Amino acid sequence: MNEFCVQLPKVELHAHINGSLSPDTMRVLVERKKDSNPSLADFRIPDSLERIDDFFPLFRFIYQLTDDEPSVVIATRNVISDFERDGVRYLELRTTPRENPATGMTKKSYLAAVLSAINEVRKSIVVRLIVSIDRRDTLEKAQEAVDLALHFRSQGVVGIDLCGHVMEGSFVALRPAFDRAKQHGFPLTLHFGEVKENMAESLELLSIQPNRLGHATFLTPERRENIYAGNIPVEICMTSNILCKTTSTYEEHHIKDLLVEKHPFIICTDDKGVFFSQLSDEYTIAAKTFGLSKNELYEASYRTIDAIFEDETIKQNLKKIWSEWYKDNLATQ
Ligand SMILES: CNc1ncnc2c1ncn2[C@@H]1O[C@H](COP(=O)(O)O)[C@@H](O)[C@H]1O
Repeated sequence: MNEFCVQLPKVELHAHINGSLSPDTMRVLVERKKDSNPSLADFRIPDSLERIDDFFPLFRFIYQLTDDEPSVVIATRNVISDFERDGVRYLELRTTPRENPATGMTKKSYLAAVLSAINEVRKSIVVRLIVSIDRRDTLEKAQEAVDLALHFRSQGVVGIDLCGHVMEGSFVALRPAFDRAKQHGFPLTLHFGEVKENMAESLELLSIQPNRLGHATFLTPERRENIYAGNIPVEICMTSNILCKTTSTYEEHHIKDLLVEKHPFIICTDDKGVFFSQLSDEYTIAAKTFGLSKNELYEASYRTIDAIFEDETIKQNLKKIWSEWYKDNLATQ
């Protein structure tokens, strides 16, 4: 089944760049930097999640690796190649613009570096960028992120995300920036109900009419009804939820409700570098946990195309690729 899930053409819509670096990419970046920052060489990069709380120090470590533009280019390029090898045909990466006065990297040069890697010519994957706004940011910083998204729009920025530490910051304070992004026609995806404490702001989040939601783990019956009625696609990150302990078991994962309702969802990885799970692994887990057949997995993957932040032409092109793959691989079985 795992081999099938690698071959299956897939869409990835919820992948934070700095959470998606493979151990190999981390090692390449350490090699580049260890002369100027010898302590980096002392960090033992794990090849699998050996301990459940390994990913917290890992994040701090990764930010030291991607603190200058050439490293950001390498990191982004390698993340894209990882997804391409795993059978992803359309990828929306997301990242929070970051600066580092020590290396002269500005938020603008950071995004320019990310987009230069995104726009390298590739045969079998289309890549776009979502600009993330961190919940902890000030409104001024959030507006700056929207300015940058507008500046780089013609280079592949297709939407805006609300992310960051689930227990900090507030959407209400940042809302004017999201309103402005929306006025400019940017689709929005919001981390939603990732922990119980987020439920208090759920009405406010939905009132901006987001185009997709991330996680949507904790829902009151009213919010569930709103999401179903609005047909809002949900980005599902099962392993991430298990490791962050917001879901106790795969069997209990809320994707089961969406399967029953036939509500649109997109299986995603979130942070494949810190949770050590490829997109094909997430499809395999869904198949095994919920007894999905190959045809059902194909259908689930095909439906994700409708949720992308791109136009009809790209959607139709992708649907053609999927249909041809189906003819060659599943129709005869
Ligand atoms: C596990 N669930 C999650 N929930 C919320 N935000 C998350 C996240 N995982 C990652 N991020 C957000 O993405 C950043 C890393 O990528 P970028 O530097 O933006 O590329 C993290 O610092 C956090 O703000």
